[in-house]
Amino acid sequence: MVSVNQHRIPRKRTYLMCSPEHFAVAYAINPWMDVTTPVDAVLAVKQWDRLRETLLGLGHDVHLLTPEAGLPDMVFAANGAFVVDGTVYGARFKHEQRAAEAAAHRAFYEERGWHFIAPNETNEGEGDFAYLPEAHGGLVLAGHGFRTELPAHAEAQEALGRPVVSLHLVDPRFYHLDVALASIDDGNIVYYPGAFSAASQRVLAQLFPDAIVADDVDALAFGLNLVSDGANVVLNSEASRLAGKLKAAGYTPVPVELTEVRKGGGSVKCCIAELRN
Ligand SMILES: CN(C)C(=N)NCCC[C@H](N)C(=O)O
Repeated sequence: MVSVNQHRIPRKRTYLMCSPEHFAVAYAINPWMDVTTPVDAVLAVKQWDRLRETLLGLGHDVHLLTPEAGLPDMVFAANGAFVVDGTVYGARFKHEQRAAEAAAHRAFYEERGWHFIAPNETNEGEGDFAYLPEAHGGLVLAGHGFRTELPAHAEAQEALGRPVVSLHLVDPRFYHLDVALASIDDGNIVYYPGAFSAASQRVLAQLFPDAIVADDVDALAFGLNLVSDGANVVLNSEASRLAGKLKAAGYTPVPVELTEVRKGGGSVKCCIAELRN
């Protein structure tokens, strides 16, 4: 049980983001996307800027990936790779519309001398992988069911040298792991059980007995698509009940508005990749 007055300690992070300069809902590859819904392009950039400033204000470093015309989902920088302790496991997107984003991410890492491992298997980076350095000696949680394919979990384990726990996503609204589960510090998570198969729910309950459990309302408001530095939790402002639960557990919720990129089926976490050196 988490004590109410627990003092949480933030750890400085390095993030990667990509401006929504070319963001649009130009196709529909997840249940949240509707090409007839208008997007306010100016507001999208303003909200994304505020998110970037929020991270900087919390003392983190933010690197920028150059957005490319014709790749409207590039703002979802979390999907381009998965980085653990200096090794980058590259993405291979499921949908043709996003396939070219992988090369932009690869170039970013290779130009800066990161150890980049090209994937053979379909996987969408941090969209379906989460890393908890202090859980069970360093654990990767990995989703499959909609985007990342199961063989990618074994490939990631070989690439990164960390045990990978496969979790089966069963609800198409939670098509990536990072809409259903997030690390809130180096050893604990918050998640929405209903997004997972019954067996995966049991696995999560066994591995994380102190996890914070979110309800369907907060999960559907993209509340779990959050970024935490171990103390400050940046999350979608619509997930107010989850914010209350996090506060009660000693974290500081930092709500942000991301109404425009949400129309593409993503929120805070999708816009932010963590560069773990
Ligand atoms: C929170 N999620 C699911 C993400 N990690 N990424 C958002 C990707 C959105 C994009 N339109 C797509 O459908 O791929």
